[in-house]
Amino acid sequence: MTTLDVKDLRVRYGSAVAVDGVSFTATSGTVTAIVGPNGAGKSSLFGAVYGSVRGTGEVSVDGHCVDSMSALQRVREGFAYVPQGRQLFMKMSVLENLQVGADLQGLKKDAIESAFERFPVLRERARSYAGVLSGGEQQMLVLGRALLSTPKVLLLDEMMTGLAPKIVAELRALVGDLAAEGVTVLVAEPALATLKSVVQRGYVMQRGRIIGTRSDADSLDAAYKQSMGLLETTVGK
Ligand SMILES: Nc1ncnc2c1ncn2[C@@H]1O[C@H](COP(=O)(O)OP(=O)(O)OP(=O)(O)O)[C@@H](O)[C@H]1O
Repeated sequence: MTTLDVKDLRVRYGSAVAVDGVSFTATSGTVTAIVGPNGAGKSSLFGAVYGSVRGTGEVSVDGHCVDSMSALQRVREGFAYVPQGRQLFMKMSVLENLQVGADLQGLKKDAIESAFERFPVLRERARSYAGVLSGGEQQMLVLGRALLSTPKVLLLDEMMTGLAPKIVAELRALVGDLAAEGVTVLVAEPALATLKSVVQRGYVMQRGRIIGTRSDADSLDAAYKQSMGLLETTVGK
């Protein structure tokens, strides 16, 4: 059982406040969603949890504080991050992208085999440039790379954007499977639609703050729609 605790997290860019005192908890075996419109602060929040964006506050896993750790150290503590926008080396092959990921994480080359087993298409395309893969294959490569270290806490930032429905369905099933395997999965999405069936609980984020907490996907979806002015009920904590 893994518990991620985030307390009073704040991120500023100069005088602009992107994350304004966010606290939440996520546990293993569940998919926790952070939903909110563009600019709500979801990516900044995930970056600060992962350690790639500077923030203040407290991030801990099973009571073990990681605040003083770099992103690389947090990876070794069991964090993995799939950032928005598929940050791949487009002029390197699939295999090279995985090798760079394995090297950075201090993993042996045979860790790459696990990515090929999870995503057989990556083995077929091992020698292709990442830049010539389809959007879905690229996202599988990003995910395969993130999963090389068998993370305890997995942060997925808008991973469904722009993908074909068939790929969305495959990745949604994978997200559910990872949670069932015991991973603490966090997803950030502008709306819940594509992931709703695998999300167990979540938070509505707006202008850097959590404005609603729900413990099931339907009421989270309703709270999000209400916060966007799409429904008429009241959002409460
Ligand atoms: N590097 C940066 N420098 C300055 N401001 C930034 C930077 N990154 C994000 N911001 C601002 O911080 C706020 C939150 O952005 P963030 O990307 O975290 O939100 P988001 O909910 O992930 O939105 P999106 O879905 O558009 O990525 C926005 O106002 C954004 O313009």
